Amino acid sequence: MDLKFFSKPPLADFVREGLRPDAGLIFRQLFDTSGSSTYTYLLGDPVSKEAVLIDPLKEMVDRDLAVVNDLGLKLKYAINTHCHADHITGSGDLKAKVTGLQSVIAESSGARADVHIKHGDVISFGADSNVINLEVRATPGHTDGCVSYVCDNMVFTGDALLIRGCGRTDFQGGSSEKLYDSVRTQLFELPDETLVYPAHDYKGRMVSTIGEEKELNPRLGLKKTKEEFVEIMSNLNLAYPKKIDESLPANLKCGIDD
Ligand SMILES: N[C@@H](CCC(=O)N[C@@H](CSS)C(=O)NCC(=O)O)C(=O)O
Repeated sequence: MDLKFFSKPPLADFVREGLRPDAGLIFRQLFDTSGSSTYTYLLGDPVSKEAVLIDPLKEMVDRDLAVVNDLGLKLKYAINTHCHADHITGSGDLKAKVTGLQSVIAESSGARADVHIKHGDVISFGADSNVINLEVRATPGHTDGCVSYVCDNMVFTGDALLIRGCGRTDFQGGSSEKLYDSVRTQLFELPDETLVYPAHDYKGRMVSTIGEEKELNPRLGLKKTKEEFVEIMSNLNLAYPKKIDESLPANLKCGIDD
């Protein structure tokens, strides 16, 4: 059996050895089956019950809040990896429904939010005895305002790095050259066993690792040069996302139609 891609169990609640041996992290991966194939991630601290959602969708806010309530969690942040073009963010509706919740997005996205983050910032939540940190890494290329969030042995890559793929670069200030550099310098520098949680998967896959993507990603794995990547991306010929015209303006305003 080839064990090179074996890593710690990715799902369920797990205790991170050495960091918080008596606590851990509540983790849920939620999938939008209504068309966008988007993953929303719920991360929570079992001690204080503070929690965050990464990339919530407007249509799925009630689903997300049901999970949050079932688990007795209190949402602190609705965090976006970027200004999405294929669906409307749930940040605005969550703010309306959850007192004190703050929306988060990169300053470079140009979108409205309560908290604007940039490369090197750290978003923290949880109890003093169990602080959970999300380190912000700028990963532009799919859009200029894309960031990824590193949390222990996981990275939430948005549309920068997908499983065996990557985000398209043909609109919203996209740049194949920038995306190649982002993935190579910000994501492929993480340990090989780091779990990759993307914002989408269109083939039913849920998680990958940095080591797998370095070896097996057909667009920008280590075997591909930047020139080859740029050529691949310029020949994708993808149709525009069906909801782009409503999503982009709404997401610039935190998903609120005012
Ligand atoms: N069919 C979908 C849009 C599919 C799409 O373009 N996905 C984007 C991410 S959302 S902007 C993408 O980057 N895809 C890369 C790829 O290789 O598929 C719709 O109509 O919404």
